Amino acid sequence: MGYNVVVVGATGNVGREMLNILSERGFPVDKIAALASRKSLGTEVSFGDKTLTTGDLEQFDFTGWDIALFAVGSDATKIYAPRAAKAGCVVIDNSSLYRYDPQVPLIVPEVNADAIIGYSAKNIIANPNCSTAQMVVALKPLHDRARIKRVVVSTYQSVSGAGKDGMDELWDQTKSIYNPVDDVPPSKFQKQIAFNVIPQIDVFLEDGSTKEEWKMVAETKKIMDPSIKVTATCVRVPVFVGHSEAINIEFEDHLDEEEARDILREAPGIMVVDKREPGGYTTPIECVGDYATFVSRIRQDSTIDNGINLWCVSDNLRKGAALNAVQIAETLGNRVLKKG
Ligand SMILES: NC(=O)C1=CN([C@@H]2O[C@H](COP(=O)(O)OP(=O)(O)OC[C@H]3O[C@@H](n4cnc5c(N)ncnc54)[C@H](OP(=O)(O)O)[C@@H]3O)[C@@H](O)[C@H]2O)C=CC1
Ligand SMILES: N[C@@H](CC(=O)OP(=O)(O)O)C(=O)O
Repeated sequence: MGYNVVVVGATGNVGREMLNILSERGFPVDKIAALASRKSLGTEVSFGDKTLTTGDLEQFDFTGWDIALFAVGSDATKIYAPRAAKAGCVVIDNSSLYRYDPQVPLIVPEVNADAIIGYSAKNIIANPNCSTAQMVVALKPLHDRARIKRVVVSTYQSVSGAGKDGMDELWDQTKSIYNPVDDVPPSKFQKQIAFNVIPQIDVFLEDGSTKEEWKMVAETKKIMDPSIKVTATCVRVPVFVGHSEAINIEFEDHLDEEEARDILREAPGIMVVDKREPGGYTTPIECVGDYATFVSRIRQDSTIDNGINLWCVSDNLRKGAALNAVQIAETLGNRVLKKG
């Protein structure tokens, strides 16, 4: 016996990956529904070797469905997630709407799977921001060994983090540079993204940081440990898929770079690629379609007492969103629902 699963936002970047990953990992599905907005009614999406026809979220009755994987943004989530949860369907939500709600667990299964038990307060589980997800996978095993005091992170985030419109804007703008007749002004992004980098993701906050940067701080504390200090600079780069991060970590205890490398090699969800030679590290294009969070360039920071620098790359549509959501569904199934 398996689960009745709904994928909400099935025509989007994350929703399509959710369907791919449910199929790739053989998630025990009895019945599956793909939903999006009314304008996508009838659109075909792939689920393994099957084709599903997309239904209208507004008209959908969640009664009798076990799990709904949501990837529709906060506005639609606010309306439909409580409706699904009330009907007895457990919502696993990719938007930021519920992440900071103390009654909603925020889960990265490699890091805090035990917190899933709190799902029953609202029948909702939150999936973190993509940049946070890959970072905490790398930080957790190091924190367990040497206690992290402070993290300084700079991100290099791909345009797919801004949805399918973000990918289209990079593609169209890049073409327009070679054919200036078709001018493509910034729309999804604040400035030209083709052949450029933009130090703004999400809106500005009063203190001069951006909401994306704030999310990395708040979510790392909720998922891992409120005592960890995080400061972030989030940057959009002209890469289609794959977020990269340069991370500086200060520990309470000394941690040798060799030991850090060994710990990360053994850690769940991590692939260490760290040869100190040209090309001996992972770049975003090489992580696309993979499940792992890749860690490279692990080295001592000799400017502080107990410091390590590293480079961390992952497929933002997978570990940053769809894969993590499916791993949450697997954890929920194995530990709580126990139908599969
Ligand atoms: N991309 C990433 O790296 C990450 C994204 N997320 C989150 O996942 C969510 C989806 O992102 P992404 O897939 O990239 O976005 P896309 O823009 O690629 O897709 C959005 C999806 O949501 C659907 N949708 C939007 N509004 C409604 C509505 N009112 N009713 C029904 N369906 C609706 C769209 O349907 P239609 O095609 O019919 O318009 C589409 O299927 C967002 O909340 C985002 O914050 C989280 C972590 C990482
Ligand atoms: N903001 C991320 C995508 C994401 O995870 O968004 P949110 O935290 O709003 O779900 C990006 O643009 O790369």
